[in-house]
Order: sequence, then C-alpha cells, then structure tokens
Amino acid sequence: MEKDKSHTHSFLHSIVKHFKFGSPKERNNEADVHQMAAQEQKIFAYETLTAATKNFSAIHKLGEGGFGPVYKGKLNDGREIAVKKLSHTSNQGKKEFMNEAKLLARVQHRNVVNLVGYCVYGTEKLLVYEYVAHESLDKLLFKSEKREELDWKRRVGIITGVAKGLLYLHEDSHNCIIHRDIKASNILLDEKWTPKIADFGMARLFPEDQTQVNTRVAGTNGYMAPEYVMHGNLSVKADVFSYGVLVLELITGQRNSSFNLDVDAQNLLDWAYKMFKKGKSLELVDSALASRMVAEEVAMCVRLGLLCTQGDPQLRPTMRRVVAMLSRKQGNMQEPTRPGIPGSRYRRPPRRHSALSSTLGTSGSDSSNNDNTTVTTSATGTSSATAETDPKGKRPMREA
Ligand SMILES: Nc1ncnc2c1ncn2[C@@H]1O[C@H](COP(=O)(O)OP(=O)(O)OP(=O)(O)O)[C@@H](O)[C@H]1O
Repeated sequence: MEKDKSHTHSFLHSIVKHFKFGSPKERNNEADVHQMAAQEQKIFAYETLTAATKNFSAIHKLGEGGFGPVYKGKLNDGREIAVKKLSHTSNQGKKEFMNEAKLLARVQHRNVVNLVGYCVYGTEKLLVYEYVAHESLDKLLFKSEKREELDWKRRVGIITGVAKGLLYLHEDSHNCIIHRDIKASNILLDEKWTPKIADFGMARLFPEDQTQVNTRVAGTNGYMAPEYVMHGNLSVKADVFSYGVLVLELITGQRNSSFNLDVDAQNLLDWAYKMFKKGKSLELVDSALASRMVAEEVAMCVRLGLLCTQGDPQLRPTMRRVVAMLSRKQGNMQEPTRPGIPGSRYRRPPRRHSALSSTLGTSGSDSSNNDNTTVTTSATGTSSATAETDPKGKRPMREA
C-alpha cells in the first residue's frame, strides 16, 4: 500500500512536472523566452549608468567623438559597456529618440557594435553599447609601430567582416540602415580581431540638417561619396564608396585623407586605379605586410576596392554582391571605371557605353553625360539638389 502511494506520488509528480515545466527541450525554450524578455529591457535607469561608470569619471572616459564623450562601464551582472553621452545638439524629441533607439537596439550582428540599450534623463540622452576590447582600426592601421600586427590574414578578415556587417545593416536588419560614416575610426576590433562597425544609426538619431554634428558628418573626410558630398544624395551606395576607401586603406596602410606619397596621383584612389591599370596592383601593398600577403587575394581586394569607389554610384556593387565576391575569392569580377573624387561631380556614362566599358576595361567616367538619375534611398528623407561646392569641401547644408 505504502509502495502504491509512493508510486502514485511519483507518477503525479512526473505529470505535474511535465505540464508545469515541460520536457527538457521545452524548458530550454521557456528559458529562451525569459532571456529574450530580459533582453528586451533596453531602457537603462540613469542611476544604473552612473553606477556603472563611477559617475562618468574621467578615468572611465574612453574618448570623445563628434557625438559626445564615451565612458567605459560595468553593469552589476558583469557585462562591460561603453556609454555614449550624446551632446545636447540634437533637436530630436525624447519620444522620437526612444523610438529610434528601440529599433536600433534590435539590430544585432557579430560585425556591428551592438546597442545594448539607451537612457533618457532630463535633457540627457545616452546610448549603451557592448564594450569592444581592442582598439579602433585607425589607431592600429595608421600607427606604424602597431601596423605589423595587422597581417594580411587579419586584414582580409576585417574586409570580409565589415562587408557582412554592412550587408546586414543595408538589407538584413528590419529596416535599411545607411551608416553614412564608415571609416577606419568607426571600426572597432575585439580580442579575436573581429571587426565591429560602430556608430551605426546616427543618421536616424541625428536626422540631417538638424544638428551641428551633421556639419561634421557631411564634411569631406576622405571617405565621403561624391554624390553625397555634392548633392546630399544618401543611399546605400554612399556606404559602399566609404567601404571601398576602407578596403584600399587596409591594403596600402595609407590614409586617404592625408595621402602624401611621392607618386603621380592626387589621392589614394587615384593611385590605386593607376597602378591597377598598369597591372601593378601588388605594388600597392603596405610594406608592413612584407612577403606575407597572398597575391591573388590582394589583386582581388584591389579590384573590389576600386569597384566600390567608382564615381558613378550605380556602377558600384551592392554589399550583397561584395560579400559574394569575397566568398568566391575570384570569379568574373568587372573592370572598375575611374574612382570618384570626394567633393567632385560624378558623371555617369551612357548606359550602353557603361556596359561596354565594363567588359572592355575602359573608363567611362569621363563621359559628359550627366543624366543624374541615381536612385537614392535617403535614410533621412533628405536630398539636397544644390551642386555648389564649399571651398572647404563640406557638403552645403540645406536651407531650412
Ligand atoms: N563600444 C565601444 N567599445 C569600446 N570603445 C569604444 C566603444 N565605442 C566607442 N569607443 C571608443 O570611444 C572613443 C570615442 O568614440 P566615438 O565613436 O564617440 O568617437 P570617434 O570614433 O573617436 O570619432 P567620431 O565621432 O568622429 O566617429 C574612441 O576612442 C572609441 O574607440
């Protein structure tokens, strides 16, 4: 009888257990749901962030960019974070900021610096990012003592990782996110040299022409696509152009904005194009790479960088195509036409000629056809049509 009782008890227990907690698999699912719900807690209390950064102390300050200072912090659960205190220059209201930040916090990719959450406290707006341990790419690439650590394999890893991150932002996240400011200082590297794109979504948080920050963003910095600098046409192809500059910088170790090699070329893109045309792509390679580069990969990456920086945005590949080209490591890549010069008017060759020039390898960019019908998806709804240039090379700001 006693035995029966215990039998019945354990039988009932197992049924209750099953219904209450489910099978081990279901229990895991349940844990996932809880975890997901917890992760949805993207809003941080200001006190949590002051505690994490020891009251935004100077020792915790990582640096200061155009959007405001950044502090390192540690949450109670042990997670390391980087808190960006946005300067009070954005006119964006609290509600709009919260909406945008909520959307951006759902953007998660291994090649993007993930936004963990955000906080609004009085007039303060803060963004909370995952902390990325290593330095930013510009510090490594353009500081000669450290450059050698970036061997060819790591550089290819960065070229590929950034391409995947950008593809995700452009096509695979719920909204098309145009970064607008791809440059070496916005690529952070983790301890495994995985590149992570920082500062994505600033085009949404700081809509065009509402802040002083945009004057900085819109300024020529060696990465800006000519059609964006000149006409304010912001499309995914502007990011592709900046990506192409980055690729050529990684190959050569030369910063485009301060290019001063004693060669017959106006800038890095011009030099790369001339060398490519002479069949001397390998001579572009950073001397710090010595003999450890893989010739076919270098040739492919030079061609890729040039395809991405073509003057005509329509001729530039999409990031999806870039990722495909990188994964095949060869294939029938097109012949690049002349690169665009940031701040210059690009000229689109007639369609037929363009196709022909692609196959024949002649540059069509000198064509005088100026049928400026580039399809641009403006992340901010901005499309200034002014074509005047500012002597400082800044894109003219639209009249309010
Ligand atoms: N998620 C992060 N993890 C670790 N360090 C970070 C993170 N985000 C930013 N930093 C560091 O904080 C400093 C300031 O970064 P921020 O992105 O604001 O400006 P920047 O890249 O220096 O300039 P800009 O505003 O022109 O992009 C940089 O040194 C950067 O490396």
